[in-house]
Amino acid sequence: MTLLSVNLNAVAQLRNRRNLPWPSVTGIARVVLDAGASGITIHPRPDERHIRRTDVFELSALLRADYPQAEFNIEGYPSEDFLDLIEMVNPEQVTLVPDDPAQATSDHGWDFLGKGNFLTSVVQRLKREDRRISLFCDPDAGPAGVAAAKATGADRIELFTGPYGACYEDPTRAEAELAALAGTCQAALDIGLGVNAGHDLTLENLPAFQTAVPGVAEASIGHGITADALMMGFAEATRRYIAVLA
Ligand SMILES: CC(=O)[C@@H](O)[C@H](O)COP(=O)(O)O
Ligand SMILES: NCC(=O)COP(=O)(O)O
Repeated sequence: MTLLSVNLNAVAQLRNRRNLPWPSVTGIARVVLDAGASGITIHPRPDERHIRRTDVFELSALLRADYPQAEFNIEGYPSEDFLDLIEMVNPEQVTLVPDDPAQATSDHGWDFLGKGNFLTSVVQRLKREDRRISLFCDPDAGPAGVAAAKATGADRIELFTGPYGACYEDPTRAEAELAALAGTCQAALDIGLGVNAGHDLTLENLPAFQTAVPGVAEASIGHGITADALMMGFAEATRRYIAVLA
């Protein structure tokens, strides 16, 4: 079974349209956790386009107080500010992504071979506390890529599923993307790395992914579940994603 971690970036982005406190990021976190989500994911970007620093601390307080079983997964580029924030908040999982501050969204994984020394130093710093470290990984990283990822000391990779999400309605391209994802996933599992997945996953494209890429521990999903929640509400959307991931 793949656990669901709901990414609240899109909720925060909707809230930021006005200088008003709704929709409430912590309020939606309560809804999805009460509906059975295993955790909350956020990606506090430097420009605070969606998740703000205040959201990070409010969500941390909510999970510690009312949802001690839930996991907090914070994603981001390991800048000094980001690492300081992680050490203050101490989430259960940190997902490191190679994003430039100006990027529109996360659109590639790490160059594990070229950035191995940098990532190793970051992972060693973050592992001083008992945190799980996950590294954003291109679908075609393959055995050499995941071996380099493991050499950093990280616990998991997160398969970047954006390319699959973009082509899942094209059977030929989707088959090739799923084959790459499955190969990298199995290569990681074979050397004792855990595997997460995320980006542009939806109710429509998840069934084929789950069949082709077994062994994924956690899927972090935000944009798609938010779109579905606008139609059916976050509680029902959460229940449906959990059912598809089961
Ligand atoms: C790492 C990843 O693929 C997403 O979790 C990322 O958080 C998306 O960022 P935006 O929500 O800013 O597009
Ligand atoms: N790591 C992926 C994530 O947290 C959410 O990505 P998306 O579903 O918003 O594309």
